[in-house]
Amino acid sequence: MENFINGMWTKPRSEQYADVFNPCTGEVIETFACSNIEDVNEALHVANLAFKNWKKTPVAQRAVLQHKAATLMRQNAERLANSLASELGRPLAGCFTEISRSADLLDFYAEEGLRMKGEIPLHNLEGEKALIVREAIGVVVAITPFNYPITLLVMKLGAALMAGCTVVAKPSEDTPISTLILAEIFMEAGYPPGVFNVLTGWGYEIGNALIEHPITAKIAFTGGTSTGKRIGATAAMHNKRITLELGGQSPAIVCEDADITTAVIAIVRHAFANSGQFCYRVNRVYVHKTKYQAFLAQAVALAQKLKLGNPHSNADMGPIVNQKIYQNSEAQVLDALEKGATVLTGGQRLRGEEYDKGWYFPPTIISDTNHSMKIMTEETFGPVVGIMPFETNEEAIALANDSEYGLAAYVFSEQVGTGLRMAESLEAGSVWINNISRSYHDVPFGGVKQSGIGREKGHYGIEAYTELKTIYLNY
Ligand SMILES: NC(=O)c1ccc[n+]([C@@H]2O[C@H](COP(=O)([O-])OP(=O)(O)OC[C@H]3O[C@@H](n4cnc5c(N)ncnc54)[C@H](O)[C@@H]3O)[C@@H](O)[C@H]2O)c1
Repeated sequence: MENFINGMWTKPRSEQYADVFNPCTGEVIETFACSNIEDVNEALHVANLAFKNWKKTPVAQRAVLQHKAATLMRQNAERLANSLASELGRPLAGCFTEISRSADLLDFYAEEGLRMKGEIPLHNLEGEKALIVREAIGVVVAITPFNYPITLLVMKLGAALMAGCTVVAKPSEDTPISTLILAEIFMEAGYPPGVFNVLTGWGYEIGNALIEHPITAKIAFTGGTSTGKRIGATAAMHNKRITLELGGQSPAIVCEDADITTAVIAIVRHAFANSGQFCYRVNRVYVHKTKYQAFLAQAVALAQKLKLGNPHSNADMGPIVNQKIYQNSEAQVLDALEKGATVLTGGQRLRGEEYDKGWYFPPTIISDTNHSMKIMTEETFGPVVGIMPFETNEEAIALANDSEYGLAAYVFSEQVGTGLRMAESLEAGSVWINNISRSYHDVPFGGVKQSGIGREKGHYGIEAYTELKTIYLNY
């Protein structure tokens, strides 16, 4: 597929394309354009030109277009979900969920954008007022990872467009197809050309050009912490605004008074969703010593019921997207085994006719863990969970916070006060108590420590694409 620039399919200057693979079969299913610096320049100029009018388009008109795009997404759900399933390998039902939730998020931002306000402070000075107005910041570069390509783009796109910004999106090399289809859908919704552009290519080749370009006003990035830190450093050198949604290593604490069944169901479902390729998934679990054995037994039994297979079968989990991501899970299991851990279920790549062509890694639960092991300290991005017992709540908090990451944390306790006190002590952008739901559209999402800078979603998500201006008015 070609780039989508200025409302048109556009050949890359290099005239080079790279393959997109189906992770279940290893087959080439599409190609993406390998853009170069000239393509970056063109896309940013086009977006900048479109910005001049888009920022003046009444916000109500922007909302109408955004609702239309959401409706068209739902109407095209089958096409989008199938393309997601083929490039990502996730079971189809989960792909439909991603599309419908992303459409809902567009609708949410369309409504929330209508409520954005400035301020007029009450100075009570005769003939003088200070007006605090919000202005769109300009052209936004949205760089997204492979694992939820539509949702993670819409988190940026829906907010930026409602704020009056225009967007150049750079999707992952693994899953660019669904993003290109989305651009076509937005065009059909009636967006002016140049408002939403998609440029594909290798991050390391065009990343710096996108970030450093004088036209780029903001970089909204979701991806790995090491990539994000490099982007953050380059952005800082050029004084660009940034939002960074980075890696996670999220802990769950199961207290002495927790309902074990509730905790097991929530944790197992969450830890293995999207084959563990999920930024705020549960990566490690601390269980009170009195509940430890019961928790292990129930968690293993539930994990073993999960079926692996291709997206069109009745599977709960698909393969891991590529060899590099797969190797991380394998290496972390080996590291834990070398340091004395026990694999209770899973732990090895699945083999057999159905599995040989994909990187299928089964749900893996590891006990006898400690913090010398990578599984307890480094992001896995695969279906592997480390579990260890604790004696006091203070110890559990200290273990949970013993991480460079701070994206999410989970607490299970029948005492609301205990759960709340723990939530206040946990170093994380979001804490769930007694359940693990998806993150809601109307509340902020983001990380602390090495998990990121800034917040997406809610009205905070839209404000992040605006700048405040103060106008002193004498009359
Ligand atoms: N915090 C969150 O909300 C969140 C959500 C999903 C995924 N993630 C993180 O994403 C990671 C997995 O995704 P991935 O493997 O696709 O991440 P990645 O960092 O490898 O790639 C993400 C994007 O960055 C681009 N990129 C790579 N090098 C670049 C450079 N030098 N300049 C600019 N762009 C560059 C890639 O092409 C891709 O589009 C995990 O670490 C996960 O935790 C975070």
